[in-house]
Amino acid sequence: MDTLLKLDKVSAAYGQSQVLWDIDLAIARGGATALIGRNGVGKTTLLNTIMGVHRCSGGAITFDGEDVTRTPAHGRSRAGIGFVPQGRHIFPHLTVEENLLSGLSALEGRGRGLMGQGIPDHIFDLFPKLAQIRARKGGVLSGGEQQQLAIGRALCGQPKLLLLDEPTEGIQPNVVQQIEAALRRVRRELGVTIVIVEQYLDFAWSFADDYCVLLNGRVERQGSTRTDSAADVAHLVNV
Ligand SMILES: Nc1ncnc2c1ncn2[C@@H]1O[C@H](COP(=O)(O)OP(=O)(O)OP(=O)(O)O)[C@@H](O)[C@H]1O
Repeated sequence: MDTLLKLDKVSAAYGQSQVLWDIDLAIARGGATALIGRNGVGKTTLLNTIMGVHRCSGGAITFDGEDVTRTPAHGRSRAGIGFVPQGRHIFPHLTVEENLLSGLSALEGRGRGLMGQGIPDHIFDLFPKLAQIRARKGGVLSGGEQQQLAIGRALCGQPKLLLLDEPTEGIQPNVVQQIEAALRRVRRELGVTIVIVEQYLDFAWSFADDYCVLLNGRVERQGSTRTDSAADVAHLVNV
């Protein structure tokens, strides 16, 4: 397997309270992996730890052949990890276009002139709505529009790996379908590897190749969605 991201015995804590134990995970280049599990099992903490916004208290993280365990978040972003955090973290007072431009900062130091090229055309091709509302302030957008903007902003940094924390949360079903279709294109056309925290098992199973179930801060089960049945893990997620 051509491994893009590897976690070896990663642990994480909030102060004295440990929430992740010995997480081993290998993500194949070009693949899509769903992180699933009930509320509070550590999914968001794991994504934050991979991104470097939360420091791991033990273990090692290797990305694209480099040890990034001690690399701060902005360094990981420049190395090619894109992040769509829970709650989206859109800049409310900046326009859609300015929010997208802020995503170009991940390109700093990654090749002359990359940042100067502005917002890549494929962002508006993937999310045509963003082109229509490009002058609107981030704070007045609907949840679905904000989610598309957060994904578009992360893609402006031309990531090799995209981390998405519950992109379907609180979004109406027709917009969920649009986001799912766009993410399929991101994989197929841009070759971006995806790790997605997803509460809907159906979505996780139809979208991802692999799954990893967390339970109480540990990997309870992992495997392929192509060979294992969603019914076998349903008791480990919220119903
Ligand atoms: N900033 C924090 N300080 C202290 N404890 C925290 C903090 N953030 C999360 N926790 C705790 O860490 C554990 C894991 O939380 P986390 O948000 O990673 O889980 P999750 O699986 O993403 O949950 P959800 O599905 O509800 O988002 C929980 O017990 C939570 O209460």
